[in-house]
Amino acid sequence: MAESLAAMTAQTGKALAGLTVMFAMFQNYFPCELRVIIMDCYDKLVNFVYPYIQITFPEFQGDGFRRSKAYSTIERYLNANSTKQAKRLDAYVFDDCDTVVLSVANNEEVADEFKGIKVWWTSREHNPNKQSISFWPREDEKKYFRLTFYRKHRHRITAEYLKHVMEEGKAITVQERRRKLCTNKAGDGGSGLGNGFGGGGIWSEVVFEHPATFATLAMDPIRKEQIVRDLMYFSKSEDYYKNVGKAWKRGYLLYGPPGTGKSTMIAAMANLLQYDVYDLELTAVDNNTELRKLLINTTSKSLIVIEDIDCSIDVTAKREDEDENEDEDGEEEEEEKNPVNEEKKKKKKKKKQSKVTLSGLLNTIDGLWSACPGERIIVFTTNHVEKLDKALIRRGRMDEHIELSYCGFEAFKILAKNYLEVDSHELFAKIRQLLNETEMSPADVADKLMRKSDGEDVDGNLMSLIKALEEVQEKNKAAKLEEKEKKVAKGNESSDQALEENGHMIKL
Ligand SMILES: Nc1ncnc2c1ncn2[C@@H]1O[C@H](COP(=O)(O)OP(=O)(O)OP(=O)(O)O)[C@@H](O)[C@H]1O
Ligand SMILES: [Mg+2]
Repeated sequence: MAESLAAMTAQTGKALAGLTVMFAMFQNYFPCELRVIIMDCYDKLVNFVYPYIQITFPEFQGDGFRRSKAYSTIERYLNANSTKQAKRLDAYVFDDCDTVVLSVANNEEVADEFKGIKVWWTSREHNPNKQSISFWPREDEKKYFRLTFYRKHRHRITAEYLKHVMEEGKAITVQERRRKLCTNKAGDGGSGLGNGFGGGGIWSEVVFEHPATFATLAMDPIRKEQIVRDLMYFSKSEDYYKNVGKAWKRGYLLYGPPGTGKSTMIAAMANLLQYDVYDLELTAVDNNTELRKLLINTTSKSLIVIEDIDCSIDVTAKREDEDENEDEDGEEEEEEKNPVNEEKKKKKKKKKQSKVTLSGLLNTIDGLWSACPGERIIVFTTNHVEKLDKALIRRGRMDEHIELSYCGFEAFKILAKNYLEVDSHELFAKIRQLLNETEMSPADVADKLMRKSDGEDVDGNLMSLIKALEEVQEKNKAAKLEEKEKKVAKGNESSDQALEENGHMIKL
Protein backbone atom coordinates (compact mmCIF):
# COMPACT_ATOMS: atom_id res chain seq x y z
CA MET A 1 0.00 0.00 0.00
CA ALA A 2 2.78 2.37 0.93
CA GLU A 3 4.66 1.73 -2.31
CA SER A 4 1.54 2.09 -4.44
CA LEU A 5 0.91 5.45 -2.80
CA ALA A 6 4.38 6.59 -3.79
CA ALA A 7 3.89 5.46 -7.38
CA MET A 8 0.45 7.05 -7.60
CA THR A 9 1.72 10.27 -6.13
CA ALA A 10 4.43 10.51 -8.75
CA GLN A 11 2.08 9.77 -11.69
CA THR A 12 -0.75 12.00 -10.64
CA GLY A 13 1.75 14.70 -9.73
CA LYS A 14 3.04 14.72 -13.31
CA ALA A 15 -0.46 14.70 -14.81
CA LEU A 16 -1.55 17.62 -12.63
CA ALA A 17 1.57 19.59 -13.37
CA GLY A 18 0.77 19.27 -17.14
CA LEU A 19 -2.85 20.32 -16.59
CA THR A 20 -1.80 23.34 -14.55
CA VAL A 21 0.60 24.53 -17.25
CA MET A 22 -2.11 24.15 -19.92
CA PHE A 23 -4.61 26.11 -17.87
CA ALA A 24 -2.11 28.89 -17.20
CA MET A 25 -1.39 29.19 -20.97
CA PHE A 26 -4.98 29.38 -22.11
CA GLN A 27 -6.81 31.09 -19.24
CA ASN A 28 -6.63 34.58 -20.90
CA TYR A 29 -8.64 33.31 -23.91
CA PHE A 30 -11.72 32.65 -21.75
CA PRO A 31 -14.20 35.27 -20.52
CA CYS A 32 -14.21 35.97 -16.77
CA GLU A 33 -17.41 34.00 -15.90
CA LEU A 34 -16.20 30.96 -17.80
CA ARG A 35 -12.83 31.19 -16.09
CA VAL A 36 -14.55 30.92 -12.65
CA ILE A 37 -16.47 27.82 -13.77
CA ILE A 38 -13.31 26.26 -15.22
CA MET A 39 -11.42 27.01 -11.98
CA ASP A 40 -14.17 25.32 -9.98
CA CYS A 41 -14.12 22.25 -12.22
CA TYR A 42 -10.33 22.24 -12.10
CA ASP A 43 -10.37 22.15 -8.28
CA LYS A 44 -12.87 19.29 -8.33
CA LEU A 45 -10.78 17.41 -10.87
CA VAL A 46 -7.64 17.92 -8.79
CA ASN A 47 -9.40 16.65 -5.68
CA PHE A 48 -10.68 13.65 -7.61
CA VAL A 49 -7.42 12.72 -9.32
CA TYR A 50 -5.19 13.63 -6.43
CA PRO A 51 -7.09 13.48 -3.12
CA TYR A 52 -4.00 13.93 -0.97
CA ILE A 53 -2.23 16.70 0.87
CA GLN A 54 1.46 16.66 1.55
CA ILE A 55 3.34 18.46 4.30
CA THR A 56 7.12 18.69 4.22
CA PHE A 57 9.33 18.98 7.30
CA PRO A 58 12.88 19.97 6.28
CA GLU A 59 15.84 18.98 8.45
CA PHE A 60 17.27 22.47 8.56
CA GLN A 61 15.14 25.50 9.15
CA GLY A 62 15.34 29.24 8.55
CA ASP A 63 18.95 30.24 8.12
CA GLY A 64 19.85 26.63 7.30
CA PHE A 65 22.25 26.34 10.23
CA ARG A 66 19.91 25.05 12.89
CA ARG A 67 18.51 21.54 12.82
CA SER A 68 14.77 21.76 13.04
CA LYS A 69 13.35 20.54 16.37
CA ALA A 70 10.24 19.32 14.58
CA TYR A 71 12.39 17.18 12.26
CA SER A 72 14.27 15.56 15.19
CA THR A 73 11.03 14.95 17.06
CA ILE A 74 9.39 13.30 14.04
CA GLU A 75 12.54 11.23 13.56
CA ARG A 76 12.25 9.90 17.14
CA TYR A 77 8.57 9.20 16.69
CA LEU A 78 9.08 7.30 13.45
CA ASN A 79 12.09 5.38 14.77
CA ALA A 80 10.02 4.19 17.70
CA ASN A 81 6.76 3.52 15.88
CA SER A 82 7.49 2.63 12.30
CA THR A 83 10.78 0.77 12.18
CA LYS A 84 8.92 -2.56 12.53
CA GLN A 85 7.15 -2.19 9.21
CA ALA A 86 9.95 -0.50 7.24
CA LYS A 87 11.80 -2.81 4.87
CA ARG A 88 14.98 -0.77 4.76
CA LEU A 89 16.56 0.61 7.92
CA ASP A 90 19.68 2.57 8.81
CA ALA A 91 21.57 1.55 11.96
CA TYR A 92 23.54 3.87 14.23
CA VAL A 93 25.83 2.15 16.73
CA PHE A 94 26.98 4.15 19.79
CA ASP A 95 30.64 4.26 20.81
CA ASP A 96 30.09 1.76 23.64
CA CYS A 97 28.81 -0.76 21.04
CA ASP A 98 25.94 -1.65 23.41
CA THR A 99 23.31 0.55 21.88
CA VAL A 100 22.02 0.34 18.32
CA VAL A 101 19.49 2.86 17.09
CA LEU A 102 17.48 1.95 14.00
CA SER A 103 15.95 4.56 11.76
CA VAL A 104 13.87 4.45 8.60
CA ALA A 105 16.18 4.57 5.56
CA ASN A 106 15.99 7.34 3.00
CA ASN A 107 13.23 7.14 0.39
CA GLU A 108 11.51 4.45 2.43
CA GLU A 109 7.81 4.99 2.96
CA VAL A 110 6.00 3.91 6.15
CA ALA A 111 2.34 4.08 7.05
CA ASP A 112 0.90 5.21 10.36
CA GLU A 113 -2.63 5.21 11.71
CA PHE A 114 -4.28 7.72 14.01
CA LYS A 115 -7.87 7.26 15.23
CA GLY A 116 -8.65 5.19 12.14
CA ILE A 117 -7.05 7.66 9.71
CA LYS A 118 -4.18 6.38 7.61
CA VAL A 119 -1.18 8.59 6.80
CA TRP A 120 2.14 7.97 5.04
CA TRP A 121 5.57 9.24 5.96
CA THR A 122 8.54 9.35 3.62
CA SER A 123 12.09 10.17 4.55
CA ARG A 124 13.91 11.74 1.62
CA GLU A 125 17.34 13.03 0.87
CA HIS A 126 18.64 14.72 -2.26
CA ASN A 127 21.95 13.29 -3.31
CA PRO A 128 24.35 16.02 -4.34
CA ASN A 129 25.33 15.90 -7.95
CA LYS A 130 28.10 18.46 -7.74
CA GLN A 131 31.43 18.00 -6.04
CA SER A 132 32.24 20.78 -3.62
CA ILE A 133 33.29 21.18 0.00
CA SER A 134 30.96 22.87 2.46
CA PHE A 135 30.51 22.85 6.23
CA TRP A 136 26.75 23.10 5.94
CA PRO A 137 24.45 20.87 3.93
CA ARG A 138 23.85 22.27 0.46
CA GLU A 139 20.37 22.87 -0.89
CA ASP A 140 20.46 19.60 -2.79
CA GLU A 141 21.81 17.63 0.19
CA LYS A 142 19.04 18.43 2.55
CA LYS A 143 16.82 15.81 4.09
CA TYR A 144 13.16 16.12 4.84
CA PHE A 145 10.18 14.13 6.02
CA ARG A 146 7.04 14.23 3.91
CA LEU A 147 3.65 13.48 5.38
CA THR A 148 0.88 12.48 2.97
CA PHE A 149 -2.78 12.08 3.91
CA TYR A 150 -6.26 12.35 2.40
CA ARG A 151 -7.46 15.89 1.86
CA LYS A 152 -10.72 15.18 3.73
CA HIS A 153 -8.74 14.59 6.97
CA ARG A 154 -6.89 17.87 6.74
CA HIS A 155 -8.30 19.37 9.91
CA ARG A 156 -7.80 16.32 12.14
CA ILE A 157 -4.29 15.74 10.87
CA THR A 158 -3.10 19.31 11.30
CA ALA A 159 -4.91 19.91 14.57
CA GLU A 160 -4.63 16.53 16.30
CA TYR A 161 -2.27 14.08 14.62
CA LEU A 162 0.71 16.44 14.36
CA LYS A 163 0.25 17.40 18.01
CA HIS A 164 0.22 13.69 18.91
CA VAL A 165 3.41 13.05 16.90
CA MET A 166 5.21 15.96 18.56
CA GLU A 167 4.14 14.96 22.07
CA GLU A 168 5.11 11.31 21.61
CA GLY A 169 8.38 12.26 19.93
CA LYS A 170 9.26 14.58 22.81
CA ALA A 171 8.45 11.91 25.39
CA ILE A 172 10.65 9.41 23.53
CA THR A 173 13.47 12.00 23.40
CA VAL A 174 13.28 12.42 27.19
CA GLN A 175 13.31 8.65 27.72
CA GLU A 176 16.21 8.02 25.37
CA ARG A 177 18.46 10.90 26.27
CA ARG A 178 21.56 10.07 28.25
CA ARG A 179 21.10 11.83 31.51
CA LYS A 180 23.90 13.71 33.21
CA LEU A 181 25.30 14.09 36.67
CA CYS A 182 26.74 17.57 37.10
CA THR A 183 28.92 18.65 39.94
CA ASN A 184 30.68 21.80 41.09
CA LYS A 185 33.03 19.96 43.45
CA ALA A 186 36.58 21.28 43.78
CA GLY A 187 38.80 19.43 41.37
CA ASP A 188 35.89 18.53 39.08
CA GLY A 189 34.46 21.94 38.50
CA GLY A 190 35.34 24.70 36.15
CA SER A 191 36.70 22.42 33.53
CA GLY A 192 34.05 23.37 31.02
CA LEU A 193 33.80 19.89 29.59
CA GLY A 194 31.78 21.08 26.66
CA ASN A 195 28.61 21.03 28.68
CA GLY A 196 27.16 23.85 26.71
CA PHE A 197 26.16 25.88 29.75
CA GLY A 198 26.55 29.57 29.99
CA GLY A 199 29.10 30.91 32.44
CA GLY A 200 31.99 29.03 30.82
CA GLY A 201 31.19 25.50 32.00
CA ILE A 202 30.78 26.10 35.73
CA TRP A 203 29.39 22.58 36.16
CA SER A 204 31.35 19.54 35.13
CA GLU A 205 29.33 16.59 33.92
CA VAL A 206 29.46 12.85 33.50
CA VAL A 207 26.81 10.40 32.29
CA PHE A 208 24.37 9.63 35.09
CA GLU A 209 24.01 5.89 35.43
CA HIS A 210 22.74 4.82 38.85
CA PRO A 211 20.77 1.58 39.05
CA ALA A 212 18.59 2.61 42.04
CA THR A 213 14.85 2.55 41.49
CA PHE A 214 11.88 2.90 43.80
CA ALA A 215 11.26 -0.83 43.31
CA THR A 216 14.61 -1.66 44.93
CA LEU A 217 14.42 1.06 47.60
CA ALA A 218 13.80 -0.49 51.01
CA MET A 219 11.23 1.51 52.95
CA ASP A 220 7.62 1.39 54.07
CA PRO A 221 5.67 0.47 50.88
CA ILE A 222 2.75 2.80 51.63
CA ARG A 223 5.00 5.83 52.14
CA LYS A 224 6.96 4.83 49.04
CA GLU A 225 3.83 4.74 46.94
CA GLN A 226 2.80 8.18 48.22
CA ILE A 227 6.20 9.61 47.24
CA VAL A 228 6.10 8.06 43.75
CA ARG A 229 2.55 9.36 43.20
CA ASP A 230 3.56 12.82 44.36
CA LEU A 231 6.56 12.91 42.02
CA MET A 232 4.60 11.68 39.02
CA TYR A 233 1.85 14.20 39.69
CA PHE A 234 4.40 16.99 39.90
CA SER A 235 6.02 16.03 36.61
CA LYS A 236 2.68 16.21 34.79
CA SER A 237 1.34 19.34 36.43
CA GLU A 238 2.67 22.17 34.32
CA ASP A 239 -0.83 23.50 33.65
CA TYR A 240 -1.87 23.15 37.28
CA TYR A 241 1.14 25.16 38.49
CA LYS A 242 0.41 27.78 35.84
CA ASN A 243 -3.24 28.03 36.89
CA VAL A 244 -2.47 28.48 40.57
CA GLY A 245 0.29 30.99 39.78
CA LYS A 246 3.11 28.94 41.30
CA ALA A 247 6.52 28.28 39.78
CA TRP A 248 6.83 24.67 38.59
CA LYS A 249 9.28 23.69 41.31
CA ARG A 250 9.21 21.39 44.31
CA GLY A 251 11.47 20.99 47.33
CA TYR A 252 12.20 17.72 49.18
CA LEU A 253 13.92 17.35 52.51
CA LEU A 254 15.27 13.84 53.14
CA TYR A 255 16.39 13.24 56.69
CA GLY A 256 17.49 10.31 58.77
CA PRO A 257 20.54 8.51 60.20
CA PRO A 258 23.50 7.54 57.98
CA GLY A 259 22.95 4.62 55.62
CA THR A 260 19.16 4.80 55.53
CA GLY A 261 18.91 5.47 51.80
CA LYS A 262 18.77 9.24 51.33
CA SER A 263 21.27 9.32 48.46
CA THR A 264 19.76 6.14 47.03
CA MET A 265 16.33 7.78 47.00
CA ILE A 266 17.69 10.77 45.07
CA ALA A 267 19.00 8.43 42.37
CA ALA A 268 15.65 6.61 42.32
CA MET A 269 13.84 9.97 41.91
CA ALA A 270 16.09 10.94 39.00
CA ASN A 271 15.53 7.56 37.34
CA LEU A 272 11.78 7.73 37.85
CA LEU A 273 11.41 11.20 36.36
CA GLN A 274 14.27 10.90 33.84
CA TYR A 275 15.84 14.07 35.23
CA ASP A 276 19.47 15.22 35.25
CA VAL A 277 21.13 15.54 38.65
CA TYR A 278 23.04 18.62 39.81
CA ASP A 279 25.06 17.68 42.87
CA LEU A 280 25.75 21.05 44.49
CA GLU A 281 28.66 21.07 46.94
CA LEU A 282 28.04 24.23 48.94
CA THR A 283 31.46 24.16 50.58
CA ALA A 284 33.02 24.60 47.14
CA VAL A 285 30.96 27.72 46.41
CA ASP A 286 32.82 30.93 47.16
CA ASN A 287 29.92 33.29 47.75
CA ASN A 288 26.23 33.95 47.24
CA THR A 289 26.78 35.40 43.77
CA GLU A 290 28.52 32.24 42.61
CA LEU A 291 25.72 30.16 44.08
CA ARG A 292 23.17 32.15 42.10
CA LYS A 293 25.20 31.69 38.93
CA LEU A 294 25.40 27.95 39.47
CA LEU A 295 21.70 27.54 40.05
CA ILE A 296 20.68 29.71 37.13
CA ASN A 297 22.88 27.52 34.93
CA THR A 298 20.89 24.39 35.63
CA THR A 299 18.59 23.03 32.96
CA SER A 300 14.92 22.15 33.12
CA LYS A 301 13.98 18.61 34.20
CA SER A 302 16.65 18.46 36.84
CA LEU A 303 17.16 17.54 40.48
CA ILE A 304 19.35 20.01 42.35
CA VAL A 305 20.83 18.18 45.31
CA ILE A 306 22.51 19.63 48.40
CA GLU A 307 23.67 16.72 50.56
CA ASP A 308 24.28 17.11 54.29
CA ILE A 309 22.97 20.65 54.30
CA ASP A 310 23.71 21.03 58.03
CA CYS A 311 27.42 20.39 57.38
CA SER A 312 27.67 22.63 54.32
CA ILE A 313 26.38 25.86 55.75
CA ASP A 314 25.83 27.47 59.12
CA VAL A 315 22.15 26.62 59.18
CA THR A 316 21.63 28.09 62.62
CA ALA A 317 23.19 31.41 61.57
CA LYS A 318 21.15 34.59 61.86
CA ARG A 319 19.56 35.53 58.61
CA GLU A 320 20.41 39.23 58.82
CA ASP A 321 24.00 39.98 57.94
CA GLU A 322 23.93 43.12 60.08
CA ASP A 323 23.23 41.05 63.15
CA GLU A 324 26.09 38.82 62.23
CA ASN A 325 28.44 41.77 61.93
CA GLU A 326 27.39 43.14 65.29
CA ASP A 327 28.17 39.82 66.91
CA GLU A 328 31.48 39.70 65.11
CA ASP A 329 32.60 43.06 66.46
CA GLY A 330 32.13 41.94 70.03
CA GLU A 331 33.93 38.69 69.42
CA GLU A 332 36.77 40.37 67.62
CA GLU A 333 37.54 42.67 70.52
CA GLU A 334 37.78 39.69 72.83
CA GLU A 335 39.86 37.68 70.39
CA GLU A 336 42.35 40.49 69.90
CA LYS A 337 43.18 40.27 73.57
CA ASN A 338 43.94 36.57 73.23
CA PRO A 339 46.79 35.75 70.81
CA VAL A 340 45.97 32.02 70.95
CA ASN A 341 42.77 32.79 69.09
CA GLU A 342 44.60 34.64 66.33
CA GLU A 343 44.85 31.59 64.03
CA LYS A 344 41.22 30.66 64.67
CA LYS A 345 40.20 34.23 63.88
CA LYS A 346 42.02 34.18 60.56
CA LYS A 347 40.36 30.91 59.57
CA LYS A 348 36.95 32.22 60.58
CA LYS A 349 37.44 35.38 58.54
CA LYS A 350 38.41 33.35 55.50
CA LYS A 351 35.34 31.18 56.00
CA LYS A 352 33.11 34.26 56.15
CA GLN A 353 34.54 35.65 52.93
CA SER A 354 34.27 32.47 50.96
CA LYS A 355 31.12 30.80 52.21
CA VAL A 356 27.51 31.05 51.29
CA THR A 357 25.25 32.46 54.00
CA LEU A 358 21.89 31.07 55.00
CA SER A 359 20.11 34.22 53.82
CA GLY A 360 22.02 33.94 50.53
CA LEU A 361 20.85 30.38 50.09
CA LEU A 362 17.24 31.28 50.88
CA ASN A 363 17.26 34.23 48.49
CA THR A 364 18.86 32.15 45.75
CA ILE A 365 16.32 29.37 46.08
CA ASP A 366 13.49 31.90 45.92
CA GLY A 367 15.19 33.59 42.97
CA LEU A 368 15.62 30.28 41.20
CA TRP A 369 11.96 29.53 41.75
CA SER A 370 10.90 32.71 40.02
CA ALA A 371 13.66 33.24 37.45
CA CYS A 372 14.15 29.85 35.84
CA PRO A 373 11.47 28.45 33.60
CA GLY A 374 10.80 24.70 33.51
CA GLU A 375 10.47 22.01 36.09
CA ARG A 376 13.05 21.59 38.81
CA ILE A 377 13.20 19.72 42.08
CA ILE A 378 15.56 20.73 44.86
CA VAL A 379 16.55 18.12 47.45
CA PHE A 380 18.30 18.67 50.77
CA THR A 381 19.57 15.79 52.85
CA THR A 382 20.59 15.84 56.49
CA ASN A 383 21.31 13.50 59.39
CA HIS A 384 20.18 16.18 61.87
CA VAL A 385 16.87 17.70 60.89
CA GLU A 386 16.53 19.36 64.31
CA LYS A 387 19.55 21.54 63.55
CA LEU A 388 18.02 23.16 60.48
CA ASP A 389 16.65 26.68 60.46
CA LYS A 390 12.87 26.65 60.21
CA ALA A 391 12.94 29.16 57.35
CA LEU A 392 15.07 26.83 55.27
CA ILE A 393 12.68 23.91 55.46
CA ARG A 394 9.32 25.64 55.62
CA ARG A 395 6.63 24.40 53.22
CA GLY A 396 6.91 26.26 49.96
CA ARG A 397 10.66 25.81 50.01
CA MET A 398 10.81 22.21 51.16
CA ASP A 399 7.32 21.00 50.32
CA GLU A 400 7.86 17.37 51.33
CA HIS A 401 9.71 16.20 54.41
CA ILE A 402 10.64 12.53 54.10
CA GLU A 403 12.10 10.60 56.97
CA LEU A 404 14.29 7.63 56.13
CA SER A 405 14.78 5.53 59.17
CA TYR A 406 16.24 2.30 60.50
CA CYS A 407 15.34 -0.90 58.74
CA GLY A 408 11.86 -2.22 59.56
CA PHE A 409 10.59 -5.66 58.56
CA GLU A 410 8.85 -4.40 55.39
CA ALA A 411 12.06 -2.71 54.25
CA PHE A 412 14.02 -5.87 55.09
CA LYS A 413 11.71 -7.94 52.87
CA ILE A 414 12.53 -5.66 49.92
CA LEU A 415 16.26 -6.02 50.60
CA ALA A 416 15.91 -9.82 50.90
CA LYS A 417 14.14 -9.86 47.54
CA ASN A 418 16.81 -7.62 45.96
CA TYR A 419 19.84 -9.39 47.34
CA LEU A 420 18.74 -13.00 47.88
CA GLU A 421 15.69 -13.26 45.63
CA VAL A 422 13.54 -14.71 48.42
CA ASP A 423 10.06 -13.60 49.47
CA SER A 424 9.83 -15.69 52.61
CA HIS A 425 11.97 -17.93 54.78
CA GLU A 426 11.67 -19.68 58.12
CA LEU A 427 14.26 -17.28 59.60
CA PHE A 428 12.14 -14.23 58.71
CA ALA A 429 10.14 -14.50 61.97
CA LYS A 430 13.29 -14.25 64.09
CA ILE A 431 14.56 -11.36 61.97
CA ARG A 432 11.24 -9.55 62.34
CA GLN A 433 11.43 -9.82 66.14
CA LEU A 434 15.06 -8.60 66.19
CA LEU A 435 14.36 -5.68 63.85
CA ASN A 436 11.52 -4.59 66.13
CA GLU A 437 13.85 -4.57 69.11
CA THR A 438 17.00 -3.11 67.54
CA GLU A 439 18.03 -0.31 65.25
CA MET A 440 20.06 -1.18 62.17
CA SER A 441 20.36 0.91 59.03
CA PRO A 442 19.28 -0.59 55.67
CA ALA A 443 22.91 -0.11 54.54
CA ASP A 444 24.11 -2.45 57.33
CA VAL A 445 21.32 -4.95 56.65
CA ALA A 446 22.14 -4.87 52.92
CA ASP A 447 25.79 -5.50 53.73
CA LYS A 448 24.88 -8.73 55.56
CA LEU A 449 22.61 -9.87 52.74
CA MET A 450 25.14 -9.22 50.02
CA ARG A 451 26.66 -12.40 48.64
CA LYS A 452 30.38 -12.20 49.21
CA SER A 453 31.34 -15.38 47.39
CA ASP A 454 29.95 -17.79 44.83
CA GLY A 455 28.95 -20.64 47.13
CA GLU A 456 27.14 -18.57 49.78
CA ASP A 457 23.56 -19.64 50.39
CA VAL A 458 20.49 -17.78 51.59
CA ASP A 459 20.58 -19.41 55.05
CA GLY A 460 24.19 -18.28 55.56
CA ASN A 461 23.33 -14.66 54.72
CA LEU A 462 20.25 -14.61 56.93
CA MET A 463 22.13 -16.21 59.82
CA SER A 464 24.90 -13.60 59.56
CA LEU A 465 22.24 -10.88 59.68
CA ILE A 466 20.68 -12.48 62.78
CA LYS A 467 24.12 -12.66 64.40
CA ALA A 468 24.77 -8.99 63.63
CA LEU A 469 21.36 -7.97 65.00
CA GLU A 470 21.95 -9.98 68.17
CA GLU A 471 25.34 -8.32 68.61
CA VAL A 472 23.73 -4.89 68.30
CA GLN A 473 21.07 -5.96 70.78
CA GLU A 474 23.74 -7.15 73.25
CA LYS A 475 25.69 -3.92 72.87
CA ASN A 476 22.55 -1.86 73.46
CA LYS A 477 21.73 -3.91 76.56
CA ALA A 478 25.28 -3.49 77.92
CA ALA A 479 25.17 0.26 77.22
CA LYS A 480 21.83 0.58 79.00
CA LEU A 481 23.13 -1.38 81.98
CA GLU A 482 26.22 0.80 82.17
CA GLU A 483 24.10 3.91 82.06
CA LYS A 484 21.85 2.56 84.81
CA GLU A 485 24.86 1.73 86.97
CA LYS A 486 26.26 5.19 86.43
CA LYS A 487 22.96 6.72 87.50
CA VAL A 488 22.83 4.53 90.61
CA ALA A 489 26.43 5.40 91.45
CA LYS A 490 25.67 9.07 91.01
CA GLY A 491 22.59 8.72 93.25
CA ASN A 492 24.64 6.94 95.92
CA GLU A 493 27.33 9.58 95.69
CA SER A 494 24.86 12.41 96.22
CA SER A 495 23.11 10.62 99.13
CA ASP A 496 26.53 9.95 100.79
CA GLN A 497 27.32 13.61 100.38
CA ALA A 498 23.96 14.56 101.89
CA LEU A 499 24.56 12.18 104.80
CA GLU A 500 28.01 13.61 105.33
CA GLU A 501 26.65 17.13 105.30
CA ASN A 502 23.88 16.12 107.73
CA GLY A 503 26.45 14.49 110.04
CA HIS A 504 28.54 17.59 109.85
CA MET A 505 25.58 19.69 110.85
CA ILE A 506 24.72 17.34 113.75
CA LYS A 507 28.30 17.53 114.99
CA LEU A 508 28.11 21.28 114.87
N1 LIG B 1 16.52 2.25 51.97
C1 LIG B 1 17.44 1.58 51.27
N2 LIG B 1 17.09 0.77 50.28
C2 LIG B 1 17.98 0.09 49.56
N3 LIG B 1 19.30 0.18 49.77
C3 LIG B 1 19.72 0.99 50.75
C4 LIG B 1 18.82 1.74 51.54
N4 LIG B 1 19.51 2.45 52.43
C5 LIG B 1 20.79 2.17 52.23
N5 LIG B 1 20.93 1.30 51.21
C6 LIG B 1 22.20 0.75 50.72
O1 LIG B 1 23.22 1.33 51.50
C7 LIG B 1 24.09 2.14 50.74
C8 LIG B 1 24.25 3.50 51.42
O2 LIG B 1 23.00 4.18 51.38
P1 LIG B 1 22.87 5.75 51.10
O3 LIG B 1 24.14 6.29 50.58
O4 LIG B 1 21.66 5.96 50.28
O5 LIG B 1 22.63 6.25 52.57
P2 LIG B 1 22.43 7.75 53.08
O6 LIG B 1 21.17 7.80 53.86
O7 LIG B 1 22.58 8.69 51.96
O8 LIG B 1 23.66 7.88 54.10
P3 LIG B 1 24.43 9.20 54.55
O9 LIG B 1 23.56 9.92 55.53
O10 LIG B 1 25.66 8.65 55.22
O11 LIG B 1 24.74 9.98 53.33
C9 LIG B 1 23.48 2.25 49.37
O12 LIG B 1 24.44 2.12 48.38
C10 LIG B 1 22.49 1.13 49.30
O13 LIG B 1 23.09 0.02 48.69
MG1 LIG C 1 23.99 10.15 51.46
